[in-house]
Amino acid sequence: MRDDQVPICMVTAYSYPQGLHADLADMDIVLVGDSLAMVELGHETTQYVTLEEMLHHCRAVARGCRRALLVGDMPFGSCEIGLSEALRNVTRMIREGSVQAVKIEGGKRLSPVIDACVQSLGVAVMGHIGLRPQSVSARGGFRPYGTNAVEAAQLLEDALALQEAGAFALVLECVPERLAIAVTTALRIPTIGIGSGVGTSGQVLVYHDLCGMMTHPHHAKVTPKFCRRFAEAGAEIHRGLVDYRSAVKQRLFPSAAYTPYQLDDREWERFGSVFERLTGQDLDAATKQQPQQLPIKTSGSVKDPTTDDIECLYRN
Ligand SMILES: Nc1nc(=O)c2c([nH]1)NC[C@@H]1CN(c3ccc(C(=O)N[C@@H](CCC(=O)O)C(=O)O)cc3)CN21
Ligand SMILES: CC(C)C(=O)C(=O)O
Ligand SMILES: [Mg+2]
Repeated sequence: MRDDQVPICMVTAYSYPQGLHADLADMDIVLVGDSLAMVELGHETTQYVTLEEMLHHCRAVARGCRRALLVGDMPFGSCEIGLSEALRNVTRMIREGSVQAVKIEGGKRLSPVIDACVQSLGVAVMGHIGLRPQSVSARGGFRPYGTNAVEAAQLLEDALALQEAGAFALVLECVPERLAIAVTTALRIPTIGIGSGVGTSGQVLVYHDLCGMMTHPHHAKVTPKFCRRFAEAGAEIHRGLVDYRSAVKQRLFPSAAYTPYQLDDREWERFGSVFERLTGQDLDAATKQQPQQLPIKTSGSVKDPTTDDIECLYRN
């Protein structure tokens, strides 16, 4: 990528509000990543998310994402079993997931699939090489890729094959910076880096990582060290929930400003006669105490009103 070119900016999203936020922030590309499995569904790896789940979340993101290019990740196993199965699954992502392009993880072995998607279906495909989270089992962890000459050569070979197969862009995940630059230079299509330095044609980060939503110690081993936090949304959400709980426990919420609905005196009086008949209590006497002094009821002894009780109000 040349110095006078402006990098592509991509972010993941998994829900309607996240799609909307990404779009309003003027992202070039929004990716419904299979990282969904880890950051939204709580799985250990991305291998556990299904095509059905991806479709469900893609549709939600699509409702919020009006301008950015929307790309959907093909999940583990959806493109590897056979060409016809891959084409069927890609078709479903476009038709039922409402995405405009798909991303397929894999090296040059997958070039026939990418070629068929682009040539037969006419679907735009983004490739994804380097660290491939769907191959975590074979690699024995989320290991960076291309840290020796053999892997570096393999990466370049994969990149060129995927470009030949018709991929419109390539994600380079966890690749040493100088290798990412070399691969970018060798290609006609843009590269989008994650954990691969500043020399790629663009960058991508996981929404939760950049917004600071993966800060609990529980998340430590799945939040890579290349993820800069551009916000502290997790801390802010925690603060809000703690404050809400405390306001409820102290009866500071809801105050009058958040208690908008009225029952006027005339209707109240008519209700009073039903109340007395059903409970044997005088309505004003029963409710004149301050709410703070009302006993906290744990089991209901009051009868539910019947349809007749409610209808009688409107016959009076
Ligand atoms: N929240 C989140 N952010 C991501 O960027 C992300 C996911 N989840 N899930 C899917 C993949 C997995 N990713 C990861 C996860 C961990 C490392 C990481 O910490 N790697 C260590 C080596 C770990 C090992 O050797 O086992 C490193 O030093 O790079 C890198 C990328 C990137 N992707
Ligand atoms: C990190 C990006 C490239 C991804 O594939 C995902 O979020 O699933
Ligand atoms: Mg992915």
